[in-house]
This record gives sequence, C-alpha cells and structure tokens, in this order.
Amino acid sequence: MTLESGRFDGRTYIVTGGGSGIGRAIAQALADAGARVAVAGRTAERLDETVALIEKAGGEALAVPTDVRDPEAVDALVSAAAERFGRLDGLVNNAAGNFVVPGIDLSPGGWRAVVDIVLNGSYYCTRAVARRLREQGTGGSVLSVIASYAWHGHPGTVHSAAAKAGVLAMTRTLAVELAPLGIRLNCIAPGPTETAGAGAALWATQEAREEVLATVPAGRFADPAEIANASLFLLGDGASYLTGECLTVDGGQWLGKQVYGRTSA
Ligand SMILES: CCCCCCC/C=C/C(=O)SCCNC(=O)CCNC(=O)[C@H](O)C(C)(C)COP(=O)(O)OP(=O)(O)OC[C@H]1O[C@@H](n2cnc3c(N)ncnc32)[C@H](O)[C@@H]1OP(=O)(O)O
Ligand SMILES: NC(=O)C1=CN([C@@H]2O[C@H](COP(=O)(O)OP(=O)(O)OC[C@H]3O[C@@H](n4cnc5c(N)ncnc54)[C@H](OP(=O)(O)O)[C@@H]3O)[C@@H](O)[C@H]2O)C=CC1
Repeated sequence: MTLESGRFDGRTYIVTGGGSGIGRAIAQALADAGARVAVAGRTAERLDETVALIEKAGGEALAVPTDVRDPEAVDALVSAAAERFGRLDGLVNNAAGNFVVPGIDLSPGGWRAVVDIVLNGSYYCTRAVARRLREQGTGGSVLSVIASYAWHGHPGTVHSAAAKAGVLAMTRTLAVELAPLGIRLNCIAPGPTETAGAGAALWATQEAREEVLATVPAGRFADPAEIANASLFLLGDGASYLTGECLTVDGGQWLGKQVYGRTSA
C-alpha cells in the first residue's frame, strides 16, 4: 500500500541530517516526487553524496553544511535554499545525536550535546523556515522525526527521550500558532530502522541488535525507505488537513509490551 502524498513538483524542502540514513531516504523520496531539496548536516562529504545520488536520478539538490545548533547558521541555510531555488515549501527536522548512557552517569556536556541538536536545532530550523514562509505569504509544512519514547520514555537515552518529547510539544504548540498562515506541523515516530548512525549509537553489538529486534512485533527493522514513504504523506497534499499529529511507523514496537508476551498467527 502506498499512502497518497501527491506530487511535489516545483516545491523546495530543507532536510536536516540529509547526508545519511533516514534523512537521505526522505531527501531522495522528495526529489523522486519532483521536489528540489537542500540537505543540511555537519559533514560536507555526506551531503555531497546525497546530492550526487539525487542528481544521478535526475533530481535537483543543494548541499549546505550546517550545524543546526547554531541559529545564525540555520538562518543562512534557509537563505541559501531560498536563493538557489526561489522559494521554500517546508522542512524536515531529522538531524539528531544519540548514545546509550544511564541518566545518572550522563555529563552536562552530553545532555547538552543531544538536547541542542534535537530540540534546540529543530526549533531554530522551524522558526527560520516559518519566518520565510510568512514572508513569502505561502503555506508550507514541517515534519519532525521523533521516536515513540517521546511519550513513554526510554531508559538509557534520557537526553534523546526528553528532547524528542520537547519536539512533540513544540510541534503541537506551533501547529496552532501557525495554522492561520497555512503552515502544518507534524511528527513521525519511526521504530528501529536500519541505519549506520543508529546501529553505531544504539545497537553496536550483535547481542544488542537482537535485544532490540525482539521488541518489534513485526520481527524486523524498518527500511529507511518505509519511513520516507510515510514522511511524504505527512508533508504532502494528501495530509492537507492534518496538523499537530504524530504518525508512528514502528512495526508495532511501542504497543507490543503485553505482560504475557506475543502470540504468532
Ligand atoms: C532501542 C530502540 C530505540 C528505537 C528508537 C531510537 C530513536 C532514536 C534514534 C537516534 O537518534 S539514532 C541517531 C544516531 N545518530 C547519531 O548519534 C549521529 C550524530 N551523533 C553525534 O554527533 C555524537 O554522537 C554526539 C555525541 C551526539 C554529538 O557529537 P559532538 O561532536 O557534538 O559531541 P562530543 O564533543 O563528542 O561529546 C559531547 C558530550 O557528550 C558526551 N558523550 C559523547 N558520547 C558519549 C557516550 N557514548 N557516553 C557518554 N557521554 C558521551 C561527551 O563526553 C561530551 O560531554 P562532556 O565530556 O563535554 O561533558
Ligand atoms: N534509526 C532509528 O532506529 C531511528 C531513528 N530515529 C530518528 O531518525 C532521525 C535520523 O536518524 P538515523 O538516520 O537513524 O541516524 P543518522 O545518524 O544517519 O542521522 C543523523 C543525522 O543528523 C546529522 N546531525 C547530527 N548532528 C547534527 C548537527 N549538530 N547539525 C546538523 N546535522 C546534524 C548527522 O550528520 P552529521 O553527523 O554529518 O552532522 C546525520 O546525518 C533522527 O532524528 C533519529 O533520532 C527515530 C527512531 C528510530
């Protein structure tokens, strides 16, 4: 089944963390659907790879090396994208940092590193894009990539869980503030997804990987393309009356917590 997202011809989106994993998959899916895409992240080489993949497939993309923790750099990213493509239509807040550490042992610097990227970075990017859309006098849409632990918490990643919960609250708040401008904001909450970044940060050993897999009723990790497919639905015209929501795409992971375990069909 594919969700109806419509075409994105002539539209421009910024995808943070677009140089790898889920961000790259969303950037590629947007470009395949006709959008122009500006990809942002700290590592220029990875962004260039995404641009090369998109151009090879006949699309248009721009790499803008940016640290989303720096609000001035974020403003420059938005200007660069709008200048190159003439307009902006939306944003995907996908950049993140994560590592496993008991909350009691986390240093202030470690807490700040993750909260700055995930929560502060998403706010700076959303604010800058919303200002541009207001200036253009057009609507648009913002999608933030969170995780189901935004609402149920997650021992071992308190920094990320708290930051993702903040992004969800930001989304719901700004969905109301910005609705009169025609700007929609939604979240997507992927389950464990096969990416090198998450693999290194969250399931670096075979044992850890198997432990994570055992929590997923669907019995497998997501492919980044499956997250991209649902993301396009939320960004596109098929979701034109949908705002302030979160779509969970996790193979049933967060529901599969029954005391007596699962039964197979
Ligand atoms: C299990 C199932 C769950 C499924 C849902 C999963 C949901 C979410 C998934 C993800 O988010 S996956 C994304 C993973 N990708 C990344 O993490 C890529 C980007 N990551 C990074 O850049 C780094 O990991 C970073 C640490 C987040 C930031 O890099 P930066 O260069 O800015 O920081 P550093 O200077 O290296 O460190 C800052 C600070 O953090 C402390 N720290 C770093 N790593 C660890 C660690 N492994 N354990 C404890 N502390 C760590 C480091 O010591 C510094 O603190 P201070 O020493 O200054 O106090
Ligand atoms: N994979 C999974 O299982 C799940 C992932 N998610 C979420 O999906 C999103 C993508 O994760 P995934 O693709 O797996 O992991 P990746 O590590 O591949 O993606 C994270 C991206 O964020 C970028 N990034 C990190 N810090 C910054 C910064 N300060 N400024 C700009 N960009 C930055 C990284 O690029 P660079 O280092 O070059 O800056 C990288 O491209 C994240 O929001 C993550 O929390 C949610 C649930 C599950």
